[in-house]
Amino acid sequence: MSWLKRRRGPLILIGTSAVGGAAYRFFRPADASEASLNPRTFAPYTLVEKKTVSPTSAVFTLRNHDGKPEPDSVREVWKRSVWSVQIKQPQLQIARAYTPLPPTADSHKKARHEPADIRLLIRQEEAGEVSTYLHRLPEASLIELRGPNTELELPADIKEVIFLAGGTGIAPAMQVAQALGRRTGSKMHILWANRRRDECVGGVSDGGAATTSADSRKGWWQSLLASSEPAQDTLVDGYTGQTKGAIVKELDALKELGKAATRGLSVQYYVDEEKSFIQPADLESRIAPTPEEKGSRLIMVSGPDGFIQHWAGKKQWVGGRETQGPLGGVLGKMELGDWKVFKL
Ligand SMILES: Cc1cc2nc3c(=O)[nH]c(=O)nc-3n(C[C@H](O)[C@H](O)[C@H](O)COP(=O)(O)OP(=O)(O)OC[C@H]3O[C@@H](n4cnc5c(N)ncnc54)[C@H](O)[C@@H]3O)c2cc1C
Repeated sequence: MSWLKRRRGPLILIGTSAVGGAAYRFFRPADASEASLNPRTFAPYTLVEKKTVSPTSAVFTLRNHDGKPEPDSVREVWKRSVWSVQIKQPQLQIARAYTPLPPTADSHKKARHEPADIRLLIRQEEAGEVSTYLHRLPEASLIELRGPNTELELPADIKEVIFLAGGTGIAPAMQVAQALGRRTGSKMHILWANRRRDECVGGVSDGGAATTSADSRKGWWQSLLASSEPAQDTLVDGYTGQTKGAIVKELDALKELGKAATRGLSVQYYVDEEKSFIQPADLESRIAPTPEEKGSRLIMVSGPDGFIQHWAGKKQWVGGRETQGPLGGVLGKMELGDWKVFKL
């Protein structure tokens, strides 16, 4: 999956996949007998809360409309997968994929028979069909979902993950963090890049400010431009304000969750408008070989197409399916040892 696909032409046919894997035609109506979340038909959910978390994003809490509890399939994917659901835009009969956020401490306390909640961090894309539709919906609206769809199954022997997240690409990083929170001895580093501070207010990098020398301060988006502007000299270190944004707070909670059993979760925040960008050196220090340790090590990259392309090269379409494509970009030029790269 690439996070967001830009269309090159106008919307052609209702439901035609102008956005590759993220759009689908709907031949089957929702089946009332399958009111639980399932991958075949759309199940009805009620929008119980829409909480604005930044000028462009909100966390949507959806509750199963018929009071069905979380199906076993969902309990399973939480343990070992990066997964998504699809939401239908009923007028256009198109759907897009969204990545459920891990349950909060409150929802952990829910009994097995209580109606299932799904929380989604959704960014409103400018002129985006489904995200704009969703952001305009009032609370108590009905939303149809299907899933779960597994995007990646974590290897059973996973030891360490470095997750490069751009924007809402933080949602799958949070899924991985909660899954690794159950794996004794595991370790995870999230490097989260946003264009603006208001996407991650109050986020302070573990171990100090996530910035390097002025010369190397370039964003992934600048590497896509023919003539990139020179990096400016002003450097604003990690935000030190008191208020914390909702997602920053959830990342803090995830750090606590895995504290006892794991070797920890660290988060580095990077903000383009503060001239702080993820640098290869930030990865090099974390991929230093540790030969005595057995187990898989994964670098995951998730975010807008340009972000994935910059770090790991383009994904490719083969036989109608999106595939990983060759490793390219910055990671393709680095000495990665036994680290494997996965583009989400
Ligand atoms: C597995 C997976 C998980 C995802 N999880 C999340 C998530 O948790 N949160 C999240 O916010 N997103 C997520 N996404 C992205 C999401 O699926 C949608 O792609 C996103 O919401 C945009 O969809 P849209 O219908 O609003 O925009 P679209 O209508 O698809 O438009 C996308 C962009 O293209 C531009 N565009 C549209 N038409 C044209 C045109 N004719 N010419 C030029 N440009 C055009 C739009 O302005 C917009 O910027 C995920 C994607 C995948 C594949």
